[in-house]
Amino acid sequence: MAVKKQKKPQKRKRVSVTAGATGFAGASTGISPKGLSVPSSSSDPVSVLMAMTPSGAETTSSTSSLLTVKSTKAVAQKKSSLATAQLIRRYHTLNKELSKCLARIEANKNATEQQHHHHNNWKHGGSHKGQEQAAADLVRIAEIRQEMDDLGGLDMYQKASTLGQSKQRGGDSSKWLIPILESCHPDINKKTDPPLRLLDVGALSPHNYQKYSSWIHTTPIDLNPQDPLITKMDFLEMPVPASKDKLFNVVCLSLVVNFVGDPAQRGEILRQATRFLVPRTGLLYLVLPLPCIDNSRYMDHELLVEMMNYLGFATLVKHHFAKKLAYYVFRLDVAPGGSGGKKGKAGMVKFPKKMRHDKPNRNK
Ligand SMILES: C[S@@+](CC[C@H](N)C(=O)[O-])C[C@H]1O[C@@H](n2cnc3c(N)ncnc32)[C@H](O)[C@@H]1O
Repeated sequence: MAVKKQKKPQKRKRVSVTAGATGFAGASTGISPKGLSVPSSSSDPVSVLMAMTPSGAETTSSTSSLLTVKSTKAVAQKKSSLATAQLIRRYHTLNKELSKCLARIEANKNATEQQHHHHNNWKHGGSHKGQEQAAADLVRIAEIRQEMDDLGGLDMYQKASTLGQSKQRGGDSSKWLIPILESCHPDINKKTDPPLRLLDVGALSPHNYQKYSSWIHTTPIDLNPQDPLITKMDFLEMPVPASKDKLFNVVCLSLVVNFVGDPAQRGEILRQATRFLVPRTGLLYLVLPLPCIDNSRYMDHELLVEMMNYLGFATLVKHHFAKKLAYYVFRLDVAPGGSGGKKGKAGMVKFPKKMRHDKPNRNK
């Protein structure tokens, strides 16, 4: 990052102009009205990300006061966290749109197959429309994938998310869980009892629970591990433990469900968690962006709790709404294979998409 030298010491408390002008240039010019666009010449996701995340202190001259360093740092941090949030948001939007296009193509393919089955063919207006829609979807899918690639793909998204986990920004979400684990296992002898088994799905770091390793044994997995200690694994394809002692006491789904674009797959992830937990005591730690709960047209706290009950998570142990995130701990009270985790009647969707809060400023 280019750093201009200040010739004369600046007045106290003044935010360095250099930080504003060069320190954040990557982000301020890189954000198009459509979203983030990263110069295609820069192929290394980290360097692109670093260009958008300046360290404020760097840009302050040695003659500046401590206060200047502090305010510069604060401004730079705020800007960099905005850029990170914007990148994450854009990636989510693209991911969701991609899932929608793919689902439409799949539905159209099924409808076409059915029509053929009934000796109908493309002469029908509906099929023709469907064909046009499928062609448009294919074009859009290519555009979306290109934009995701330009952003740096899943790897870049994860690096941005890791940055969001940094200590300055509140840290990872493990800290809220610890007191709850302690209260749910008051008799645990942290030195002698077997450690609790915790499955961290979508782990960006293998060290989230390291401080508690004497009583928590973590298995971190991710689609695209950012560390060799994280197992590369799709949770939806993870083999269900063959014996009871391999089940988990805790499954963490922190900012994972909202990452998945397809609503049915989001449900599948929650259902999958029931197969990995110790029945009656196993805990699911679910973290979601707060707007998923308090600013959605179709979802809210009550519906989430109802859906979780249906899956077998009959007890909401604790929940908490922070500024940006919603934290939930549910207990799996019903053994998998009981009513929880079962499919509804054939062909019936148990929780159809229904408007619950018809307000213009709410998310779709
Ligand atoms: C926003 S990051 C969450 C990071 C971290 N858990 C946290 O709380 O900050 C979402 C992560 O979930 C991972 N993920 C999404 N679906 C997954 C799946 N089916 N199996 C494993 N990991 C998955 C993604 O690869 C991504 O790294």
